[in-house]
Amino acid sequence: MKYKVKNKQKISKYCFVCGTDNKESLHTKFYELENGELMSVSTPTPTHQSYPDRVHGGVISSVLDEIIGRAIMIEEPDAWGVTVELNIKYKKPVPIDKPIKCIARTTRNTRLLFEGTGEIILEDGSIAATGHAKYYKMSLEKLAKETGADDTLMMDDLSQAPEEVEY
Ligand SMILES: CCCCCCCCCCCCCC(=O)SCCNC(=O)CCNC(=O)[C@H](O)C(C)(C)COP(=O)(O)OP(=O)(O)OC[C@H]1O[C@@H](n2cnc3c(N)ncnc32)[C@H](O)[C@@H]1OP(=O)(O)O
Repeated sequence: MKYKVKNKQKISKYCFVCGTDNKESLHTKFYELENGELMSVSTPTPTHQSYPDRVHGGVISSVLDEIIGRAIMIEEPDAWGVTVELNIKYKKPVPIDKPIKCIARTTRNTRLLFEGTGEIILEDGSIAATGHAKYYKMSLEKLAKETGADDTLMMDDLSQAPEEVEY
């Protein structure tokens, strides 16, 4: 199916998943879709390899952690959280030389916690990994105080977003 991209999410300067100025980053972009789901596209390099030609399982879990944690921002743009649980199932190898496409959505949102699910989708449409994660809500003020984060935590993504995506 094809879905229109409604919004491009902000990105960070030094994040391992989306950081613009982290040379080991996956330079992931996040697109909010018309169907209420979030899509990400990550660009792996040989740094992210485990076995030859295969993306490391820890890298796959990082991508799923971040996209599931960001899906809440579609319905609640000011919701921030820290991961308290993450469960990943690895079903197929993810090749190192192609962009990693991932889809996620929020499945539960309470005053204290939110949780969601996500999948890594391969070029042929099959699912390479699935994730379920839970987050403890934390205000941006508290996060900034605890981690020293500044304006570089949230910056506009200046790259060109696609008008529509397919999966
Ligand atoms: C530009 C954009 C930038 C990027 C944005 C994307 C952001 C999103 C993407 C992010 C992606 C990457 C993100 C990352 O990489 S975040 C980095 C990895 N995660 C962490 O660092 C979190 C570490 N853990 C902690 O700091 C503490 O444990 C926290 C703060 C979470 C709570 O410790 P605290 O000592 O303060 O409180 P408490 O222990 O009394 O608990 C408080 C309440 O919470 C409930 N509770 C706790 N745990 C669970 C659980 N597992 N299931 C169910 N409930 C749970 C607990 O029952 C209690 O409830 P109640 O008894 O009060 O009712």
